[in-house]
Amino acid sequence: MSEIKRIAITPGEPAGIGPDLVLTLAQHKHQAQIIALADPVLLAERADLLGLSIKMIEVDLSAPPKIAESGELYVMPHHLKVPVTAGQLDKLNSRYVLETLQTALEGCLSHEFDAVVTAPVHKGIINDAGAAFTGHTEFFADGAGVKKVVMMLATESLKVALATTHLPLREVADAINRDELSQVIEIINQSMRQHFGLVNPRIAVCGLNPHAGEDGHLGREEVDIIQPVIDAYIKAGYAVSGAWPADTIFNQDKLLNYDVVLAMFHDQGLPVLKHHGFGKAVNVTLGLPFIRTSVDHGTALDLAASGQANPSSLYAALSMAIAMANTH
Ligand SMILES: NC(=O)c1ccc[n+]([C@@H]2O[C@H](COP(=O)([O-])OP(=O)(O)OC[C@H]3O[C@@H](n4cnc5c(N)ncnc54)[C@H](O)[C@@H]3O)[C@@H](O)[C@H]2O)c1
Ligand SMILES: N[C@H](C(=O)O)[C@H](O)COP(=O)(O)O
Repeated sequence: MSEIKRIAITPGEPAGIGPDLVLTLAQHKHQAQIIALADPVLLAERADLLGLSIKMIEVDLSAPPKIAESGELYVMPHHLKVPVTAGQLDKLNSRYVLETLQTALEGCLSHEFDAVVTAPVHKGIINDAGAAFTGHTEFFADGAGVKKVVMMLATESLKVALATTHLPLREVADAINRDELSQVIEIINQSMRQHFGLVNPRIAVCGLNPHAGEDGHLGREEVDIIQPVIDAYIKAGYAVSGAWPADTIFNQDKLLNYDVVLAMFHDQGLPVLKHHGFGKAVNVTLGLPFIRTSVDHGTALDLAASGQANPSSLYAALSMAIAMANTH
């Protein structure tokens, strides 16, 4: 494989800050060929609004990968269905968003791309357009034919993985069973070894219920499901521990003992992670047959075309994708 990696980047919701962030990223040179899967007209219009200068180059995937200079951006054109006003969602463009994700998926599966980095999409408007869509994580897992993947958000000092992803809270407890939880622990363990240089990652597993179920008096998921899985992995030599009460496992002194905290559901783990490092965290999907990283924030419609969007998380997501691609 070529020394210069090819990284696809999807700007996501066209009315949000994704296009702004991709244009900001392109003001600098990166150690890979970055290819935006986007409408060049949208990018040119947004660059004008932001006062950024950009030279777009239509990518030729049959040519060897080349690193763009500062102010240049390789683009694989996709076309908006209707013109975009920054900050205003239009469900007619949801198909465009999904087309960019589909190209990224296919390009990663065929190894044309070494990784994909995604900027935020708006899940609601895609559903309003009639497509069942809960997130990139599930979209890429389904598209790759993978039954189980793990969403993990990471900063330099904290990694939080989720046992369940975008599920209504009412469905969370039913989604946690021994088989699923075992798969999650296997994926985290394997990914930490392969991509993060951790030989036997220390995984702190949260309980589901308050105080990890208080010995079965506040819910039985810990006793019946979570603890038996943890015990089996401890017996097998994994550095897994728990079930820890989620309200205390995130205390700073406790976190020193672990590499990854495994939360049982989205809003058990992510508020802590985002409080700790919003704007500099990376969302990485573990267990896919390709590398996918993303930002830690949403579409921020209020900031589109304002020049106020912080690009740090996209930079961090790109850096992680390049590092993972180079060690793959
Ligand atoms: N990776 C993704 O695709 C992703 C991630 C999270 C949320 N979302 C989606 O985004 C949409 C909006 O979600 P939300 O409003 O809950 O969260 P949001 O992250 O878009 O916004 C929350 C707050 O953070 C601010 N903010 C977000 N990103 C910022 C940045 N880069 N710089 C400065 N400020 C920033 C926003 O202005 C807002 O005040 C939803 O549809 C959600 O599903 C997508
Ligand atoms: N759960 C993510 C977050 O809160 O940051 C976000 O919704 C993105 O999920 P996908 O990467 O699956 O789109």
